[in-house]
Amino acid sequence: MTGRREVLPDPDAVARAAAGRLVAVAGAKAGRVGICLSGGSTPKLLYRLLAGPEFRDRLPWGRLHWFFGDERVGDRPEAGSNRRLAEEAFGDLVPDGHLHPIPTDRTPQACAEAYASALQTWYGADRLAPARPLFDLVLLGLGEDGHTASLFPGKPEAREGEAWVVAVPEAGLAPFVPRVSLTLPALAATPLMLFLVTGAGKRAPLARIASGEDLPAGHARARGETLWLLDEAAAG
Ligand SMILES: O=C1O[C@H](COP(=O)(O)O)[C@@H](O)[C@H](O)[C@H]1O
Repeated sequence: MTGRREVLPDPDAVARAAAGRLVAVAGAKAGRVGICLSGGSTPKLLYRLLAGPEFRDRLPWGRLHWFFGDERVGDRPEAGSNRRLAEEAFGDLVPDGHLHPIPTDRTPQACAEAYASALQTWYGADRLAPARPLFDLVLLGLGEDGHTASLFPGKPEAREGEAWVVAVPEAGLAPFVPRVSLTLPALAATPLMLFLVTGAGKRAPLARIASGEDLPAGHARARGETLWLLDEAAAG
């Protein structure tokens, strides 16, 4: 595992620590701020906290732009949608045009290409300059199998070194839902990467990463700071 670990008492404290870092990132920069969101269940608490009375007014919503690290593709609402998770939590705090969802209405490959093109328009170039980040903050989660975003162990997408976005035709998890994911180089293009990891189910993948096993989440690192926010249940 690269980066620093911070162990906090519970999921609420993890969400609160992440919210504090997000407020600091947004406050330290003039102009637009790009934040790449994770999916799954762990970030729900954070999103609710950001939109709630404690943090809502501390964020410059008019300057924030929200991107996504991964998404499930196709017309399967029961499969979960990272876009919907953010929309439901943030509601109309997000101005029109500031939520940048991964397209889900085409083949996975076409969705990946469309999102790569949207990111390149946002960035203003189709190559990442080492000194210029793509995002100001990247949030990530850890799957129980060691995946992060939709980069799964043993799959070629986790080794992609050039493209910013990839189609993930076989997610490696049941039920099978094709996905689109940012790659490790795109996720790395940030001064701050925050992993949010809570619950006892994450102990095993954390231990496997710590022992040096080749798992995608263990290879995700920012060009700047990588911080793993763990609750006590996950840290063990
Ligand atoms: O499948 C996914 O899971 C990981 C971890 O999810 P969690 O529910 O265990 O928090 C998440 O980071 C990723 O975005 C999501 O697609």
